[in-house]
Amino acid sequence: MGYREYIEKGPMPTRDDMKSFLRQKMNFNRRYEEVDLYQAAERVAFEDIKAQTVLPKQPVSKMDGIGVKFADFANGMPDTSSWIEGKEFIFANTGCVVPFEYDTVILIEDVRFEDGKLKILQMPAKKGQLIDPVGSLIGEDEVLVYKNEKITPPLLGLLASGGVKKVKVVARPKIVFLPTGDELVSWQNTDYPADKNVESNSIMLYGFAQQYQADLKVYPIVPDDKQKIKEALTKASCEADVILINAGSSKGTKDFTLDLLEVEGEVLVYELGCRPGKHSSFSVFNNKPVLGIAGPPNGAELAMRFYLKSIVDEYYNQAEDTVIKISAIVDFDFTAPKNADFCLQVHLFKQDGKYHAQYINPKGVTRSTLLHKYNAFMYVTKGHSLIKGQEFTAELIVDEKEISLK
Ligand SMILES: Nc1nc2c(c(=O)[nH]1)N[C@H]1C(S)=C(S)[C@@H](COP(=O)(O)OP(=O)(O)OC[C@H]3O[C@@H](n4cnc5c(N)ncnc54)[C@H](O)[C@@H]3O)O[C@H]1N2
Ligand code: MOO
Repeated sequence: MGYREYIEKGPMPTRDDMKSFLRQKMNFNRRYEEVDLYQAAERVAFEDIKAQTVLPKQPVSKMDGIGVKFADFANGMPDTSSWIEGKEFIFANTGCVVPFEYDTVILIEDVRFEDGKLKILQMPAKKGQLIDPVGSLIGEDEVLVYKNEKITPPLLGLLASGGVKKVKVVARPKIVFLPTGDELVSWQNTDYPADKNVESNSIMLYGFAQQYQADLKVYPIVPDDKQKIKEALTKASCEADVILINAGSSKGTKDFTLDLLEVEGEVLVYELGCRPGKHSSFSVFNNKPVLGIAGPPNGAELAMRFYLKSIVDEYYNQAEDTVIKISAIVDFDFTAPKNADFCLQVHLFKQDGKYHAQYINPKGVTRSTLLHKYNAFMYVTKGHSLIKGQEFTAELIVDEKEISLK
């Protein structure tokens, strides 16, 4: 008989508690790779990156004008009618070198040439005016990008100016995904029996891994067999920074994942106190973090959005992304269960200048309807009720500009 008595075990963290718990438990051995600047955009610096040169190497002009010698103005405005270009003055252009003997620049707007003779309208206020001295734009050994900083497009330009050609960036984390379940067939199969289910979470994960800058390896579907699951986990633990094990996490007759991890590793979180995605777990196997995610695609999606994202953010030493929160009028009644928070998937729309939210029950609509409708979450703590007409905070998963009229 496949009956398994359900026993509640361990802490059942809320969504935020799970996110911070995961961050605390990560102990990554981060690698680096050396890439050229074309490959460095949006990567995270592995170490401080210092300038290879000072800038400017010679003084340059801040503006278009003429370069002069400040000493010539010691007794007030000199008679410049006989001044010759290349002797008493030169033309200076923005960002271009001003030879050392010309120590000051006067704006071209403050200069006239009358019958070919130079006339200066405005005395230079001080020596060195409008000149960027040596090393004033990039100092000697100046840090251009700090360790753990994301390399943005402007920083790429700065690195190039500073003579940096290659940079050490944090190597992408390696995620190994273990789909489990006798009933599954790969989504790449074209012909399969009607009693099989399509393994689709791996390709969803592939999309998230791309967004999160992680490398993904998908293992062949593992049958519901403890020995086979153990073998797959052992192999994964040799090559992955993070292992994701999918399904087999609930109370079904073939849900072996946690039983096995309990014996062969250590299960720190068996399930969450938050739905959907309640059947997310966290274990350690051969010193590697194992995030267990629910089989049904909606629970799997939420686990990838929240918990995998936290793990990868921790790997890259990055803070959590800012979530845009807006207040919306709820157009439904809802009470969260007593034993778990509920992360409602809602459809936000605008009406009469206000935001409204409709609840989309993931178990009551097709997945396509859910994915095309839901554009925000409303996180309702256990036992808490939302009453139609009240305002409540929504966390957007799209740009605010994408929220349309009903
Ligand atoms: N008696 C109870 N039953 C269930 C509970 C519960 O609390 N009591 N929780 C439900 C919830 S919520 C979830 S979520 C699921 C968790 O299920 P598992 O993670 O154990 O997943 P399986 O039972 O193995 O499979 C469920 C479903 O998902 C499909 N699946 C699995 N892997 C994939 C994949 N890689 N790609 C696409 N689809 C996948 C699988 O074929 C099944 O259809 O338990 C509920 N039940
Ligand atoms: O864990 Mo299930 O994902 O609550 O839907």
